[in-house]
Formats: sequence, C-alpha cells, structure tokens
Amino acid sequence: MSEQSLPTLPMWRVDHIEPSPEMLALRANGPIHRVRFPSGHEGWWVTGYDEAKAALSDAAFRPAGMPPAAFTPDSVILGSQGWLVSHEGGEHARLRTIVAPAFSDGRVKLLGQQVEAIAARLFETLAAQSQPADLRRHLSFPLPTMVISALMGVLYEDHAFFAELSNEVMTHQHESGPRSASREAWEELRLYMRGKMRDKRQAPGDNLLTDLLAAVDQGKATEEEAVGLAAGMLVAGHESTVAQIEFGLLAMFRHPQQRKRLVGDPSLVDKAVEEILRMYPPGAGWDGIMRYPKTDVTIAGINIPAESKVLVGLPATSFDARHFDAPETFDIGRDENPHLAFSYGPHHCIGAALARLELKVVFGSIFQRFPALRLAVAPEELKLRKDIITGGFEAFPVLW
Ligand code: HEM
Repeated sequence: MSEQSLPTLPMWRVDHIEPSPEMLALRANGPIHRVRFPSGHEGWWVTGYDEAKAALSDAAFRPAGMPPAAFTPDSVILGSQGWLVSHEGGEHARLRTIVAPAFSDGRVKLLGQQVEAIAARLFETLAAQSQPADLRRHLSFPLPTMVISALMGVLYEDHAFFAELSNEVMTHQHESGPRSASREAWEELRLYMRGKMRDKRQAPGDNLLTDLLAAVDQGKATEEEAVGLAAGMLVAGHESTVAQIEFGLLAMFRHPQQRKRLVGDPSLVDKAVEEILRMYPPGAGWDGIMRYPKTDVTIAGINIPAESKVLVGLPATSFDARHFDAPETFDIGRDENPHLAFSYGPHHCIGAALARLELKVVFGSIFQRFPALRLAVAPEELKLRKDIITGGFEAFPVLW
C-alpha cells in the first residue's frame, strides 16, 4: 500500500450512529492495520479482539497519557499528574487504590435507589416541559453529572461552570492544534477542585474529595496528584455516560423491534445495556485508546518499533466474529457479550459499575414513562459533538 493511500482516522459513524463501513471493511481484512492518525502521524490500529486484549494487558505498552517525546496526547488531561491514564505500574496502582473503593460493585449497588430517585425526578421535569424539549438538558447531561457530583462532594449547581471547562478539556488536540484554551480550562478545573478540597478540611463528609484529602494526609498521594485525580474523575464521571445515553437512545429509535422487545420484557435491560455498549459506544469516530510500546513488539505477526503510536480500536473489536455471533446485528438479548467498551487490563474503566447502573436505570424505565418517545428532528439534523472525544450531541430534541 502506498503511503498516500493509508486509511485515515477518524472513520465517522453513518447517520451519527451506525458503524463506519470503512472501519468494518478494514477490520474484516485483519486484526492490525497501518493507518494515518488525525495528527498526521502514521501508526497502527488494532482492530482484532484478542490482539487488543493482548496489547492492553502487556506492560511493554505505556498508557495514553505517557507518550514518547515525539508525540503529544490527544487531550491535555492525558499526561497531567494524578490522572490515572498518565501513570503506569506501581505508581498507577497506588493512585487507583485510593479511589477504587468508591467505585466497587458493592458501593455502587448502594447507590441504586439514589440513582433511581434522581432519574425519576428528571423524568418528571422533562415531562413538564413543552414539546419538543431537549433531552440532553433535562436528562442525559444532568443524570450522570448529578451522580458524580454527589459522589465527589461538589455541588451539581456548579455544573454550568465545570461542564464548559470539561468540554474544553475533552476537545481533541491533534498535535498541531492550539492547546492554550484547553490547558487553561484544565488549570481552572484543577483550581476549582483545589478549592473544593480545601473546603472539605472544614466540612469533611462521605465523599471522594474527603477520601483524597485523607490520602494526602497519610502520604499516599501528593496534593498535586490528588487534585489531578479529582478533576479527572469529575470529567470522566460524566462525559462518557452522557454520550452513551444519547447514542443508546438513538440506537433504540433506529431499532423499533428491539425497543418493543425491551418494553415487553424489562428483564432484558441488563443485556440491552451491554449490547448498546458493544455496538454503539461513546466516541464521535470509531477510533479507540492510544498506547505506546516501550520496546519493539509483535502483534499478529507484525513488528512494531518501540515508541510508535498504537491505537487500540475498542469499538472495532466489537465486530470480531471470533467472539460475537452475527456481530453486525443489534440484538438486545445477546447471551455472550464480552465487549471491550470499558477497556481491559490495568486501566480498564474504574467507573464501569457506576456507568452500568446509570444506563440500566435510564433504559429500564424511560420507554415505560415515555412510551411515544422519539426524536423531534431527523437524525441527520442532530449536531454531533465531533471535536469532543466522547461524542454525544449538542442537543437532543425529543417529543413524547
Ligand atoms: C458508558 C460510560 C463509560 C465508558 C464507555 C467508559 C470507558 C472507559 C475506557 C475505554 C477507559 C480506558 C481508557 C484508557 O485505558 O486509555 C476508561 C477509563 C477510565 N474511566 Fe471510564 N467509561 C465510562 C464511564 C465512566 C465513569 C462513570 C467514571 C466515573 C468516575 C469513569 C472513570 C474512568 C477512569 C478514572 C478511568 C481511568 C482508569 C485507569 O487508568 O486506571 N468512567 N473508561
């Protein structure tokens, strides 16, 4: 293949939602491909399921926030001190251990009723709006944001402030792009977190900021690390789930038979959520998460030199027929669904149980509460947040 004709990322969804045919065709051609990234660099894109898992669990690969000197990461949060994807090995484990208990399956289970109550309140607020109403404003944004704010110990009322900063932080920065706005936003978010942590000294509580303060006092983390960890959790704790609610709803609108099936048998909700995560995960394009090999490595017989860019294409792995029957079919009753939407290995998503809970609460009751829920515009009129790593939409106007 000549250098000019290298496949180029991102590969956009069709109608904002369906898998890119280009991605599917490339994926069918083998588990790893030489591609050109939006930054202009060349590198590798891993689209095979087993190969992705192997790379994600191999200590030879540095995480997305630890690029070699020749590259800058896709967002300013990556590389920032304290953010979990900026650390590896023992240092990463030390930091992850501080926050992990708050996101364990057991702790998240205890939040179930609280999340249901928040969703029920938001459903009623949405129902009270005149139609069409923006579901992003009234449900997909506030639900995950209220939950993570409560867990962290910050006021949801601050959301107008921190959501704007978070958007700026989550904007793709392709090497050559200007970074100053993004850097300033990240600094401002850290400053905000520093202030909130200081407040917790006077008024501690059962929240993550108080836990982080204790970790600093016990010498388990520096103050800089704790602030970075806190600001990162606030961003990660809402951006992906907001987008996942929107992509999931769009998916259900496109597949009325599957929606009917879910309404007829609400016990399918667990499987439905897994299928949404597998086939319609967050992310504007079909790309994945970056890794950088420290040494020369071989993936599926291809030699990759140290310090290269290797993008692990999590969304593409969902279409690997070695692991999913009829992978291009959206089937909310799928029995075997070991998708990698939450990644794999030491950096797998710490918020997976929380995200699953939020998604189950939404998809388990929204079509009961709003049986005629539908988009108020043609899907192509929705504005995809193309520059934001997690995707989602500017607005999500609905009728019911
Ligand atoms: C549908 C929702 C979500 C999806 C699809 C998702 C996906 C992911 C993925 C793919 C990674 C791996 C990143 C990498 O290795 O480069 C990750 C990491 C992470 N996620 Fe999530 N996430 C979601 C929700 C959440 C929530 C609710 C939180 C709550 C705090 C969260 C916190 C994190 C953190 C802290 C990491 C870094 C973990 C580490 O490096 O050890 N995520 N997530």
